[in-house]
Amino acid sequence: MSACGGPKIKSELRVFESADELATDLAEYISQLSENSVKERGCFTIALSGGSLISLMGKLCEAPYDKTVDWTKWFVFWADERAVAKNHIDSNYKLTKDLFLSKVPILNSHVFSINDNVTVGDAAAEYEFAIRQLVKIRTVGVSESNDCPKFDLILLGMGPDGHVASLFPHHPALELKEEWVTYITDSPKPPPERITFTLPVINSASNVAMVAVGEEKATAVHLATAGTGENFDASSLPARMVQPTDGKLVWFLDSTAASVLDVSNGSSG
Ligand SMILES: O=C(O)[C@H](O)[C@@H](O)[C@H](O)[C@H](O)COP(=O)(O)O
Repeated sequence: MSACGGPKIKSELRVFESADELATDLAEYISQLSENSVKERGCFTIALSGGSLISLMGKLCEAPYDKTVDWTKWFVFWADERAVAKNHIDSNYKLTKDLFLSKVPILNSHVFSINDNVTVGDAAAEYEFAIRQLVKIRTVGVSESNDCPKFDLILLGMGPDGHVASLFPHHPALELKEEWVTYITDSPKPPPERITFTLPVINSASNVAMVAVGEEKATAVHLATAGTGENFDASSLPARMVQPTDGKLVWFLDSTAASVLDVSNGSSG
């Protein structure tokens, strides 16, 4: 319990002078997790978000990682995706393909994007079904505590309002307990229609990395990582609800995003 009563979230905070230094460490972090997962399970399952996160992963496409990562063992998913055509400028698939997938030899059959020819509700249902098939054959691990899929790594960005994936403040999607993938049609961040992992899936991951850069994230970072009063309404800040059940949470922050962190917040391992 933190001094002011609210639960203190166990997480590691990594603060970097610049986005470039953050990107260097993020690439090494992902490469290490990939190596460990491939050694232990023969594959590496990673779920991505959208936004600046994808460019911050860019160093993975460069030496030494382009030649040292066992890319054929990677299975790529999206923790959230916009319900637009996959060649649309707003598509997280397009963003990831342009900046990452087109630069590393991940097998197309190992990339699981949404069906962009159906309604957002059907896309969410189909996405969940595809993940269930992969859990059944153990390509995607399963959580011991709640039969949720256990991704090796879920990479999240965070909005200035503390949203993660497409889970926004006070949204009913934050309460879902059974669904693995849901959809929203009222995203405050355009475009309005999106699919998203639910919190049980995010919190079942072996590793979650939250990547936040820029002054506009500083308040949300502080609120998400600090202990707060008993009556703090966590649903006002979804990033605070990311508390892996038995996984590890690591924050990757540049100095501006970390600029209002309490000293006591330091990395708690
Ligand atoms: O599809 C989305 O919009 C994202 O998944 C969203 O959750 C994003 O990660 C945050 O909004 C942070 O975006 P920035 O890092 O670009 O601010």
